[in-house]
Amino acid sequence: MQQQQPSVRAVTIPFADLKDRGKDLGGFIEEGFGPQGLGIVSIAGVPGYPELRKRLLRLAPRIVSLPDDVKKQLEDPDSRYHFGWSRVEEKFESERWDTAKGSYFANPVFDVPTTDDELVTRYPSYCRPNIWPKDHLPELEIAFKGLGKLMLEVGLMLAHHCDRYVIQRGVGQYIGESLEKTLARSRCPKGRLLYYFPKSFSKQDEVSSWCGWHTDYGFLTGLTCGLFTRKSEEVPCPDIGTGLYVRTRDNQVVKVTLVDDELVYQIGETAEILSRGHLCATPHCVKAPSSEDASDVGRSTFVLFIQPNWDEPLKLPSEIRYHQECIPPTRTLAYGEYSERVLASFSGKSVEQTLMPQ
Ligand SMILES: O=C(O)CCC(=O)C(=O)O
Ligand SMILES: [Fe+2]
Repeated sequence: MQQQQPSVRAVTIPFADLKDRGKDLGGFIEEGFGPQGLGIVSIAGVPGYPELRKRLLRLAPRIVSLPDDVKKQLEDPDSRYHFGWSRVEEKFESERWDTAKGSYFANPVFDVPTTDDELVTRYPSYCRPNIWPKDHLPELEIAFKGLGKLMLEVGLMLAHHCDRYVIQRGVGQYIGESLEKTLARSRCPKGRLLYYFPKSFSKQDEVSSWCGWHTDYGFLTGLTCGLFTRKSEEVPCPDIGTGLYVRTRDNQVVKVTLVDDELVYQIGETAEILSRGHLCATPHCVKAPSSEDASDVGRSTFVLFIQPNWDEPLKLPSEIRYHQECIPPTRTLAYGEYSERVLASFSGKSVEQTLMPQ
C-alpha cells in the first residue's frame, strides 16, 4: 500500500495586504514562490469569491450530463480542443494518458481575441473565438466570465508583488517591461472548468491518478479548491488524500491543504524563465479518492492560466529545465509559438503534425 504523503498549508496573503501596492510582501512571495518555496500562495478574504466559485463549479457536472450531440456541437477540434467542451487526453507523464477528465475552455475576457485570420490559424488555441452553450446552459457564460475575471484581477495584483520581489532580488528590469504589465496587456487569459470523472477504486492508486505530474507553461495559474459531487449531490472531500499534490524543491511529494474560500496561485514555466529562476515553476498533480466508498465521487474545479500575449517575445536561457524539444536553436520565439509547441507535445505530437489541416 502507498504511504500517506505529508500535508502542507500554502502561504496565505490577506487580500487587504495584496491590494496595497506599496506593501512589502517580498517575504510571502519568497516563501511561496521562491527557490525554496512550496510553489503555492493562497489569498484569503477576496470579496465575492466564495459565491462565484460555487456558482461556477456547480455547473461542471451539468455540462458533462448534456446530451452527447449537444456536447459535440460545443467542441472545437481546430483549437486542439482548447475552446469549448473537451475530452482531450493529455500525456503529461511519459507513456500515461490522463483520460478521467472533461473540460470547458474559454477566454473569460475576450470572446474574440482577434479578427486577424492569419493569427487565428497560427495560434489556434489562443486566438479562436469562445463557444458558449447559449441554448442548453446559458448561465455558464456569466458564471465563467465572473470567476475568470476576478481571478485575473487578483492574479495581476499578485504579479505586481512578484515584480517587486524579483527586482529586490537583483534581476533588475526584465526583458521589456514588468511582468504585471506584460500580463495586463495580454488578450489570452484562458479559463478551464474541469470535471474529474469518478474513478474505480484501487488501493495502489498513485498520487497522480486523476491528473498526471506537470508544470503549467503559462505565467501564473489561479486555482480553486475542488468541489465534490456524488450523483449530482454535493459531498465533503471523500478522503484527506484526495486533491492537489506538489513536488517541493527538495523533491518531496506533499499534499496541499486548501481552504474552500481561498483563491490559490501557482507558478508556471514562463514566470521561471522571465524571472531568471527567482520564481520557480510548481510541479503538481491530482489524486483521485482511494477509499472504497468514494468510487462514485467526481471533482469539479476551475483553473485560470494567466499568460503573456501570443506575440510577446520569449528569450529562452540555455539552462532551461522544461520542454527543450520545443525550443529552436535561436532560443527566441513568440510566446504563442512556444505554447502551441508545448501543447502539441502534451498530445504526443509535434506542432506541425497537430496543425495539419484535418
Ligand atoms: O485540478 C486541479 O486542481 C489542477 C488542474 C491542473 O493542474 C491543470 O489543469 O493544469
Ligand atoms: Fe496544471
